[in-house]
Amino acid sequence: MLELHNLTRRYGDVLAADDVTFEVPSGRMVGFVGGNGAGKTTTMRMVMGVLAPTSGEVHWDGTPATRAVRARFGYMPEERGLYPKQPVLGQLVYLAQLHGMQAQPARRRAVELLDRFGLADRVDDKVEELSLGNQQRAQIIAAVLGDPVALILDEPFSGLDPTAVDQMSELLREHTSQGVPVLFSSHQLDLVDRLCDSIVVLHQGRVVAEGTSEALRADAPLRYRLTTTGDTGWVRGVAGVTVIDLEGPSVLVEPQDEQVAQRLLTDAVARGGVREFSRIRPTLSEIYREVAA
Ligand SMILES: Nc1ncnc2c1ncn2[C@@H]1O[C@H](COP(=O)(O)OP(=O)(O)OP(=O)(O)O)[C@@H](O)[C@H]1O
Repeated sequence: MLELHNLTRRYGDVLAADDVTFEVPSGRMVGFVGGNGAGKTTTMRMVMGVLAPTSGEVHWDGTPATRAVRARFGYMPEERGLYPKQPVLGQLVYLAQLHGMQAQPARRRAVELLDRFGLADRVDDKVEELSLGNQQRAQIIAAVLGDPVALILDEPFSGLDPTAVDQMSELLREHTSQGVPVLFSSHQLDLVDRLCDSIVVLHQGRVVAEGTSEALRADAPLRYRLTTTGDTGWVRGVAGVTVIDLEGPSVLVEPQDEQVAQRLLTDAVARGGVREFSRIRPTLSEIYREVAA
């Protein structure tokens, strides 16, 4: 298990990461979200040990992560790691060897992954000759090649087409199913919601929310949508109900509790013509906007 303990990084007056504490349990996929400049890259760099924290520690299986342990983490840095002018396969094999793999197994695995991700005929091309999305595929392959014990990926899905997103998600799932903890940052909140076991929201360097998307949703206000065949203006007069949005036959409300919601439904049924009465669960984007506000 990977643990971040009170990681703090200061750049002059800027607190890029401020007491960042959370866990990435074995076999779990954790999504790291936050606006531009929130501190995600800074935090991931500290996890990898490429940036020294001002204070705080990274632990692996309960003890401070050593350089040797971190060498076994697969990393996809924000600035990407592959050299544009070198051929794809040779470079992947070289990087895997740096992580302790033998050349032959590294080559076999790299070819297998390149083939799986549609790059079989590009193995001898220079990285810069690939499209951006294909370079991104090669970058992800580089991160997973050395049989990593943990994966730290800075925006691995940016620029990927939907097919590649599905392929890469499956690849990451294969690693979590073998017990590897995976931390990845992303601005694609629907994707994070779909893929991750839990989510950490960073805002101005601080963790402002953390948990499964279900748990984050549980903290959100109770909301219902009522749609009828007539005008729903009468809802404004129902005690305990706050109207968020009303447009003729459809109204979005925040009842103060479930009982009030049921009373509203009873009133609506008594008036007749109910078309829809449904609980509205916030999207991760809405939760994010709320906690980052
Ligand atoms: N080398 C540096 N020198 C000075 N300030 C820095 C440096 N690196 C990052 N920062 C500052 O630290 C803060 C956090 O930046 P960071 O790149 O970690 O955010 P991020 O969440 O990864 O953003 P994005 O989503 O835009 O990639 C920002 O205010 C940034 O300007």
